[in-house]
Amino acid sequence: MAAQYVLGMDLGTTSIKVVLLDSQSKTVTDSRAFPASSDVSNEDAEHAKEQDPARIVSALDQCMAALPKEKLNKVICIGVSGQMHGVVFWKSRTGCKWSSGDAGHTFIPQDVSRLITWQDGRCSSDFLSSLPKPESHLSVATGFGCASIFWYTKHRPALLSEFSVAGTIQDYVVSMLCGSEDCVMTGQNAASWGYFNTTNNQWNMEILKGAGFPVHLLPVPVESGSIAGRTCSAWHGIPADTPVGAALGDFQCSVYSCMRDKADAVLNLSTSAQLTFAMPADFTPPIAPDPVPPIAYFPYFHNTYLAVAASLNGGNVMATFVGMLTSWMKELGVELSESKVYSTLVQCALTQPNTDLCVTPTLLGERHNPTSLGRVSDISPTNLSLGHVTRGVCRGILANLATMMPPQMLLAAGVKRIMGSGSALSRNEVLKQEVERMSPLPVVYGEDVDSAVGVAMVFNDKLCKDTARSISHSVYCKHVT
Ligand SMILES: Nc1ncnc2c1ncn2[C@@H]1O[C@H](COP(=O)(O)OP(=O)(O)O)[C@@H](O)[C@H]1O
Ligand SMILES: O=C(CO)[C@@H](O)[C@H](O)[C@H](O)[C@H](O)COP(=O)(O)O
Repeated sequence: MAAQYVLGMDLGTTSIKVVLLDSQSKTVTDSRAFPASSDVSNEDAEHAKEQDPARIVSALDQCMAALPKEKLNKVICIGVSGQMHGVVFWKSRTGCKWSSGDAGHTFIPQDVSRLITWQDGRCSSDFLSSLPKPESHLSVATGFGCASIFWYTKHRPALLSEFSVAGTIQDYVVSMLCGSEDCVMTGQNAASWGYFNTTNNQWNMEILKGAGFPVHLLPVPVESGSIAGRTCSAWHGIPADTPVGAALGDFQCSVYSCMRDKADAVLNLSTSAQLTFAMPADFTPPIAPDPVPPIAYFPYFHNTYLAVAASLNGGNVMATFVGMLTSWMKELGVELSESKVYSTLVQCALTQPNTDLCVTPTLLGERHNPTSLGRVSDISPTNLSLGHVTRGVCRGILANLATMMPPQMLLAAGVKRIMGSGSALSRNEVLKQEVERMSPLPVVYGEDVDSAVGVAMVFNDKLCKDTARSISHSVYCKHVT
């Protein structure tokens, strides 16, 4: 049989990744990644963190154009994952413009707002406490879609009135590919917006209506793993009418790419960081939110949950350190590329296996403790080299995660090993060393373990199951007729 492929895409906070998974051998044959470089400033809202969807789609186009054409026309399903919690608004029917060029048919965003990301800090604690209590086990934090929409309702209602649909950036891409007039959203992404009951897969409609929330903007909830629609046009050589999965969370997809059984915990380090393990199949989340503990229970697939320490401070801490050094050097008259700075820092820290410098790198605070920001202590004249400071930063990222989900918790849950995923980890030997130092359990780094691979696997597994079901159905039909 001729080869067929499932395309997986991940719209991350820092970079866009795409992979082709051979449907039969279940191996990744091709992968591409490009930086999204989509951050845009907004002087109009304090602590805003926004991105430009046009740049995200343009980085996606770059990735797609770099995949082998002859394989793209053999793609039988598309899966999309991406950064959770964020919200983007668009106008139904005119959310993009299709055009054809050298890369084949592509779409360009139009009538779309900026993406307000999960790193957005405009919702202060006072603002959040003025919002109604959700009927969900997940509390609402700044950067969550519903909190951002509440903020716009109160502070910039005119912007909301320009748009008729809302979703995460991955939902937007799925809607455009399918030419949908509205937006469907899986429980994985809906839970990340807040005000979503994961038990019945429904929004807290009455609570939201009662608080004056523009409920017409809420996407239609669908099951995680379901198909949203079919491509409305050929796209980068992928035929029109190809099934597109409803978008999934990047966190859940990174877990799917590498968790083999209940004895695996997963540590994902990308822009953010998550340490997670699977809850028993009969676990049901508490009825009300508890904002204090650093562990949250996020929906996975088929009514199961993942216990997660979701840290806001992962690879972005290293990125901020690199950005700081690069701009200091520029001010001092030296120009160095960021990739050179990364590789130099990693080399310096590898020759400095230990440090007594103590870095708490919670630059963005944490959702359970938003006001506690970063600190450096125990500074002495002998621990200020690049090696010491980089070692301290990397150690601090892992130490912070370990305070959120201590190793004893993993052991008590029956975890036997930690699977490492995410490119911030795979590209940084010092972070790997620090994971191994922190963990009493063996740490395994797979090849190709990240969200783009995970989302391709989800839909390939679905196709295999559906095919098996229809074969046994046709065998049954033959038998009874
Ligand atoms: N040249 C590099 N060497 C090592 N690490 C890097 C390099 N460039 C970026 N990183 C790390 O990778 C992180 C982004 O990882 P990525 O997988 O692209 O994130 P996301 O999935 O959130 O888009 C950055 O925050 C940074 O820590
Ligand atoms: O809260 C969670 C997951 O529970 C988050 O950390 C979530 O996975 C991330 O914030 C976003 O999805 C961003 O992911 P990434 O760009 O860092 O890969």
